[in-house]
Amino acid sequence: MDRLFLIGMPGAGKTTLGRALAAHYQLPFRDLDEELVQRAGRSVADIFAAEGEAYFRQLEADTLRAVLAEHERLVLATGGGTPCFHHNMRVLTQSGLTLWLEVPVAELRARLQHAAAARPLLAALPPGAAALEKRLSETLAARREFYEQAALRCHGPACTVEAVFALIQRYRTTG
Ligand SMILES: Nc1ncnc2c1ncn2[C@@H]1O[C@H](COP(=O)(O)OP(=O)(O)OP(=O)(O)O)[C@@H](O)[C@H]1O
Ligand SMILES: O=C(O)C1=C[C@@H](O)[C@@H](O)[C@H](O)C1
Ligand SMILES: [Mg+2]
Repeated sequence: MDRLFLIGMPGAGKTTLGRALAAHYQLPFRDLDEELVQRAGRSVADIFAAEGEAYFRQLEADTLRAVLAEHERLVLATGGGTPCFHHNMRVLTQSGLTLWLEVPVAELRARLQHAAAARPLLAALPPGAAALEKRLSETLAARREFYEQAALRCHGPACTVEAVFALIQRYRTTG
C-alpha cells in the first residue's frame, strides 16, 4: 500500500488518524486543505467568502491532482467534501486505497460544536446542538453515495488508530 486516502465528514478524524497512519507506515503525510491553503496563500474561509464554493471546489480538484502527481507514496487526509466534486472519488479509488471514516453524526457534532463557526459550511447556523446536528445529517445524506465508494470503511466512534491498523492489515492479507 503506497497511497492511502482518508475520506469522511468534517471532524471524522481524517487529519488525526492520517498523521498516525503515515508515521506507522513510514509514508509522507499531506492534508489536502493545508496543501490548498498553502498554494492559494489564503484560508479556506477566505476563499469561500470571497470567491464562493464553486471556485473552492475547482481549486480543491486541481490541488488533489497536483498532490497525486507529486507523490507516488503518501497518506492523504482529504477535505470533507472532496469525494463529491469533479470526479474526485473516481480519481481517488483509481490512485490508491480509500478509507471512509464513518463516524456517527452525534459524535461529529460533539467534536465540532466549538469549532463550527470557523467552517464555511457549518457557520451561520442558529445556536445550539440541534441545528448543527441537522446540518451534519443533511450533509452526510447528500455525501453518502460518494463516501460509500471507498474500498474500506471504519464504523462508529471506535474508529481509533488501532482499529484502522487492524482493518488495513486484514485488507492486505485477505485482499
Ligand atoms: N478517534 C477519535 N476519538 C475521539 N476524538 C477524535 C478522534 N479522532 C479525532 N478526534 C478529535 O476530533 C476532532 C476532529 O479531528 P480531525 O481534525 O482529525 O478531523 P478531520 O476529519 O480532519 O476534520 P476536518 O479536516 O474537517 O477539520 C479533533 O478535535 C480530534 O482531536
Ligand atoms: O465538508 C466540506 O465541504 C469541507 C470540509 C473542509 O475539510 C474544507 O475542505 C472545507 O471547509 C469544506
Ligand atoms: Mg482535517
